[in-house]
Parts: sequence; structure tokens; C-alpha cells
Amino acid sequence: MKKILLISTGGTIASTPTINGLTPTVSGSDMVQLIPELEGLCEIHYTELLNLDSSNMQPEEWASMASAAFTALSIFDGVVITHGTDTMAYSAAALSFMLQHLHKPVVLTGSQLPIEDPGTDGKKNILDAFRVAVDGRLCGVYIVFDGLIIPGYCARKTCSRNFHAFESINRKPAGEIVNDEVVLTSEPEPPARESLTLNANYDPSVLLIKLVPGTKPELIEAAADLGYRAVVIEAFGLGGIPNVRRTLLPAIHSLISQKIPVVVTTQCIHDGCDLNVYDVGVDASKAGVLSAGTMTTEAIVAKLMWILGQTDDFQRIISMFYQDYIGEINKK
Ligand SMILES: NC(=O)C[C@H](N)C(=O)O
Repeated sequence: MKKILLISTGGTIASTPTINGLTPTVSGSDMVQLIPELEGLCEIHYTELLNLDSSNMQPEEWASMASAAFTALSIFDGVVITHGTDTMAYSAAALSFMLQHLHKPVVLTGSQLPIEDPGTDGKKNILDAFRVAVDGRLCGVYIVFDGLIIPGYCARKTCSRNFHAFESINRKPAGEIVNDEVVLTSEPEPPARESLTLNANYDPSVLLIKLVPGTKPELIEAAADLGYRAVVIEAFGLGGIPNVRRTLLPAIHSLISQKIPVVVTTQCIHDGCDLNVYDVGVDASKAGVLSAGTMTTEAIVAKLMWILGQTDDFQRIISMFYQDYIGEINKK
């Protein structure tokens, strides 16, 4: 029988009502006790790593999760991580960069209602996550939620209450759970030839700015004074950056000349950005911005924090940003 480690980190799934609102309190083993269908599926072991609302998850916690999963994978056949939904897409992206060449599944899940709530989605999500971990055909980091299996580098939380909380952005989901069976979208990639690596270094000095019509250029310039080492701009449509009146281009140019990379992505959920279509994109390209293509904001931020943890060489940061590590750039 396969051995799977459940790493619990908190989130709504583990929460109970308090006078201060929902707070994570329930342990991994107590959650599993509530799911009799897990009996006989695999041998379950437990690590209570954290008990946080995921709004409190920061890059330090990504590194703790990565190192706990890395240690576990030399012993266990897979890892299930229960996690709050609010920042799960960031954690999944970060773990995808920190843990490379996975030969086994690392599956994140959570819920919109606490596991002890009679209408909870948590029991089904945990059961489905274990099904994917036991199945073992998918090697890598995945989010399993409401029957969808989403690669960790392209997930986004798109609903704050609906059970169908996550979407696979610009990529097909890796599969689904249909009638209790794991059904994959396509033939899984063969496991990597290299051995699993843990590289949990990071630098959180990445600023994300969402443009509104009329954004002041001074906001962009302030990034350097505040010590940010990279800036991500969620621009309009295909990646349009204003180039008249409150033009942002001189401020962007100034950051780049200080060796602070500026990455442009889109505020649209689907289809990514393309800076070659409109002059508001072409001018941004000429100012030296990097284009995020079809990567999600969550993946861009996690990737940049991870890259900044490896190097401070500007050219190397750029080449690492455009390198495809796990399928985040080239559709796999
Ligand atoms: N559904 C959830 O898990 C939301 C919760 N606030 C969290 O992210 O921890």
C-alpha cells in the first residue's frame, strides 16, 4: 500500500468559528478521521507544519513547505498539502520552482467551507487530492479542487465563495476526478531524468502594480527607493502601458537603467499579453520591459522571487525569467 504524507498548513478547511471569525485549529489527522472513504486507499502519515489563514502565508512559508515536501519524498510516495485557498495559487507556483525534477506528486488542496461544516467541500477535495497522490502518474506540483487537477504554475483562484474556486489559466487542466477515478487530459510527461532538487532560496522584494487609468508615474519610480528588486505591472489588455500625458515610460526606463527588471502582464484573466500588437505595447517593449506572455501573475511573482534568491546579476535575471523551468512558458 502506498504511503502518503499529509502536511497540514491551515486554511478554511482546518478552521472553526471563533468570536474573531474563522480560525484554523483542526489537525490533519482530525480532518482525515472525518473522511471514512480514505480507509484502505493508502497509509497516511501526518506533519502539522503550520496553522495559518493563507493570507498570512509569505515566502518564508513557501520555503518551509518546500523543504518539508523534499524531505518527505525520500520516504513517501507522494505528499498532500492542505492549504488555505486565498494564496494557494502563489504557494503552488512557488513550490513548482523550489522543487524541480519531481518524480512523485505534490498535491495541494483546501476548501471554501470548513471541514466540520455539514455542507463542506473539504472532504471531497481531500479525498480527490489523495486519489491523485496515490494514482502517482502525475509527477509535479498540482492543485486538486472541485474535481479539477491543475498544474501548480498556472492556477488562479477565481471565485471567493463558489466551490469551483480555481481555474487552470491558459493551459488545459492536467485532468479531472470523474466517478472517483483520476482521468488525465493527456498522456503524462515521463518523470524527469535528473534527481529531485530543493532550491528554496528567495527574495520577496518583488512589487506588483495594477494600473488604473491615471496611475501616477511616481508610483513606479518609488519602487527603487523602497528597495524592490523587480516590478511586475498588470497592464491593460494585451499589455498596454500609457504613453501619453501621465506616461509611465520614463519611470519604467529609469527602473531598468537601475537594473530593476520590469515585467509586463495583463489584467485580463485569459490569453496573456502580447506587446507586439499595439503601439502602447511596442513602446513599452522599446523601454526594455519583459513580456510575461501567458504566465499567470501568481507564477510571475513566485518565479521572480525565486530568481532573485539565486542571482543579483541583471542579465542572468532576465535570462532566467525567459527560461522555461516547468512548462510555465511553453505549453506542455
Ligand atoms: N477558503 C479559504 O481557505 C480561505 C481562507 N481565508 C484561507 O485562505 O486560508
